[in-house]
Amino acid sequence: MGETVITARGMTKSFKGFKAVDGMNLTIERGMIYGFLGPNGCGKTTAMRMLTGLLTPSAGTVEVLGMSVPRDAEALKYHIGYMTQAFSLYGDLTVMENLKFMAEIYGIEPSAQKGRIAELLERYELTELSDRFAGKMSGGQRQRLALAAAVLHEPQLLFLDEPTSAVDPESRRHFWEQLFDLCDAGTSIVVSTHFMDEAERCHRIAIMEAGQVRADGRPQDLMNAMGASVVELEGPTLREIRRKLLTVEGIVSAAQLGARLRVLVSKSISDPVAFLTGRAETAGATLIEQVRPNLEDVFVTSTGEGRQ
Ligand SMILES: Nc1ncnc2c1ncn2[C@@H]1O[C@H](COP(=O)(O)OP(=O)(O)OP(=O)(O)O)[C@@H](O)[C@H]1O
Repeated sequence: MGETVITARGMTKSFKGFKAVDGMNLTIERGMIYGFLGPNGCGKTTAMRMLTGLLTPSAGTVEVLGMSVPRDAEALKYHIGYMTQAFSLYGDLTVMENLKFMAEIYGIEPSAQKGRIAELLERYELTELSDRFAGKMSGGQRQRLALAAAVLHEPQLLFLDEPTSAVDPESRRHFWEQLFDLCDAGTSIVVSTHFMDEAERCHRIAIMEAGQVRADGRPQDLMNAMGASVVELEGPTLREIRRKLLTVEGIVSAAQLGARLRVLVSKSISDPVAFLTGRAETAGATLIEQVRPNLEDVFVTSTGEGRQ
């Protein structure tokens, strides 16, 4: 195993008795992009805030870059970057003014500031926009500025809370390429998301639900180890087939994707296609075939998202 940048044991946060994060265990190695995948309200932001030292856990221990958190939070802040979910820069300052302000906060030497800011403006395609008020920029431009601000002081570890919620698919793809460039240059990254495709890009992920980690590992390993087989059906009566199948023992979930019904069948059934073929519930199906699992299937099988 490589060097560890984050270790959390039993990390918990209660708000008036409600556990927003409930006994989370995490081991994150240097040089990887680690994703928190989960729906709104599952505790991703709360977990991230504890890892950055901004929020004190109600229970458990947290170590980040060898420092005990929140005790060493002040020292830690110079080694981490944090891009919050909401845009946290100043809308009535220009791009340049925002970056200069952040450089002051991080204590970057005045002699080094100009060069570093110019480098980031160039890297994140903001040079032409340096006099633009941050409040007047598009979602994608703001996101690039927020990333530039978060890495200004060259942090070893970068936290990104749902960084691509407000940007179009092309900006999202481009953003992920930039994350891999940062990772390649030695930055470890923790990113939260509720997008499956985004989670699939991570080296490792933790699937979260109701403040707990339901599964964690490499996306491909999680798919291989899934407790269900995936079968797709075609036919004119998919809505009816779905309704009926959801009452059958051994069916984990059934969800329509375009002209196909995607059915998760428990691994306890050895031949899922034979199991679904020729039975009353699937009458009318014109095609029944087994397909490869994806991360959404893993998510459904490891959380309570199955039979809805
Ligand atoms: N300061 C607080 N006081 C009370 N409850 C809180 C507080 N902060 C978060 N919560 C609750 O804790 C739960 C987890 O919230 P959190 O923001 O961590 O989830 P999330 O997974 O980041 O969701 P989202 O994607 O919507 O940001 C939610 O039910 C939320 O309402």
